[in-house]
Amino acid sequence: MRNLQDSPVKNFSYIGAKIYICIVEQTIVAPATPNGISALAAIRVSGGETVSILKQMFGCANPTPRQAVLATARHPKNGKLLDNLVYIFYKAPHSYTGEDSLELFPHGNPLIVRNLLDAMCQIPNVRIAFPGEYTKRAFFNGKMDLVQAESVADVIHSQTLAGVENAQKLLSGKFSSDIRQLAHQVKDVSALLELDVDFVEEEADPNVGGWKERFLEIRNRIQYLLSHFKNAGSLNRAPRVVLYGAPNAGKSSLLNALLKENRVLVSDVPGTTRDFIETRLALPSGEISLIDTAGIADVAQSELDRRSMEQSAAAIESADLAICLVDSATEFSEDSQKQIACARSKKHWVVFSKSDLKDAESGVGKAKGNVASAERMELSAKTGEGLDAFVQKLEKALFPQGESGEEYWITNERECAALRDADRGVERILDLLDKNPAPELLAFEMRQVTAALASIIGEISSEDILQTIFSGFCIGK
Ligand SMILES: Nc1nc2c(c(=O)[nH]1)N(C=O)[C@@H](CNc1ccc(C(=O)N[C@@H](CCC(=O)O)C(=O)O)cc1)CN2
Ligand SMILES: Nc1nc2c(ncn2[C@@H]2O[C@H](COP(=O)(O)OP(=O)(O)OP(=O)(O)O)[C@@H](O)[C@H]2O)c(=O)[nH]1
Ligand SMILES: [Mg+2]
Repeated sequence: MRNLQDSPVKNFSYIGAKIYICIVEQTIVAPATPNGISALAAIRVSGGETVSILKQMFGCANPTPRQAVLATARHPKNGKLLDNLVYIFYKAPHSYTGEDSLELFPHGNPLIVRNLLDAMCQIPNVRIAFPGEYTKRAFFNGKMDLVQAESVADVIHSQTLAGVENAQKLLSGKFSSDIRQLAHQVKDVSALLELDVDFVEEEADPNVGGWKERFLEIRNRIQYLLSHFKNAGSLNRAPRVVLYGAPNAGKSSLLNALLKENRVLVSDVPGTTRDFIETRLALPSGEISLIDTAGIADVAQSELDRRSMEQSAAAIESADLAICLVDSATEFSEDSQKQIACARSKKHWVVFSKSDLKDAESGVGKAKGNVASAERMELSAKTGEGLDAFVQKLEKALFPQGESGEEYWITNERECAALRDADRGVERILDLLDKNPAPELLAFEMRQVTAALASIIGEISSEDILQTIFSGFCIGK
């Protein structure tokens, strides 16, 4: 028999013929801030070697938990000075991961960050973390459930204010506690039923009527939650707005005016813009992706023209909102009329450009008749007239006021699919209850529903699923 210390691999111990695998979690280190120059950077450390790192690099053998300490970091092997920094030590289990943890706040030079990470990795059993590994450990150590862990990624990545606020609600456990309550309700009935299954010989008559009531209630709640599913993209992704229209309509000028910089080339030569150009515009509720396209003419003059126009059409297709710009000053062509005709849906707007040039007899006068007054917008990239109103309209259309108070959207496909499973199970139960069912059958279906609900919050989950979830995270999260 060999004991743990003698074993060549620290994580294995051999006892008799059997192999016992004792997984000693390694200590992980990672930057928690982006790789770039900043005032400060943050580095996270979590695992059993944390105190050893403090001892070897800061000479601190007995750290006080949760106290910001100013100290000098030195290389554990050669004692070389690495940085003068602030650290905070967290004692297990009172940390984000539930393990001994450490946060370092060095000067925000990527070279210093790299030196510190390299130095810590010199200590045995210390390595760089995988993406999402801190949150994965937090999940395994019971600090949060799977819904909360998944929402952490959305809190960080969401590009809209509504998306951030929703993810924060999910992180706070609102959805999780709704799911727990549902699971509880199903288990309550299951418990009664299991009694009936056990004592079926005694012919105890299950109170089927009362159960139906309960399951109708459960179904209502699940369907309400399902009706609050929103594709994560639509809530968390910056909306795509495409500017299109005839050559020379003033698309590029409008884009520059909105961005308040000369971002793209403008000229009086029709066909100035060739490739479509994607920019970011910050609105109060989040950023939008604003796309300038090549003008679309009746007929392509060249192969290049044709390709540019194809690209423009593809951009319009992918837009959350496509804005057709019509030049107020020019004759209103048949082509523009066609474009206006197809720009009637909610996702398409018609905007008259160059309002500083308009006169009653010009294009805009004639065009107006074709566009319902509520949708009519005029602006001038040159004078700025109408721009504020246009931006406000964009904000209102692209960021509708989010749910207030307790309401939240489910945005995760996995969670939604599991909830649909639960819903189908409840439907089957309701169906069975109408048909004087065998208790075993009912009990089986109830276990299915319970399992589907449990999988949402990760009480049941496979390593594969967890791997997929956490590998999508940032490093250091
Ligand atoms: N410095 C720092 N700021 C941060 C984080 C962090 O890890 N470190 N967070 C990382 O996401 C977010 C805050 N979330 C956190 C969640 C739990 C714990 C934590 O230490 N929990 C302990 C103690 C709880 C308590 O004192 O009430 C625990 O759960 O036992 C820390 C931060 C955002 N800001
Ligand atoms: N007076 C006036 N001229 C404008 C306005 N907006 C654009 N122009 C002029 O219209 C011409 C075409 O502008 P662009 O912004 O390049 O038009 P575009 O739609 O991007 O054109 P293409 O890229 O060729 O399809 C330029 O000479 C601009 O200076 C405006 O609001 N008022
Ligand atoms: Mg252009």
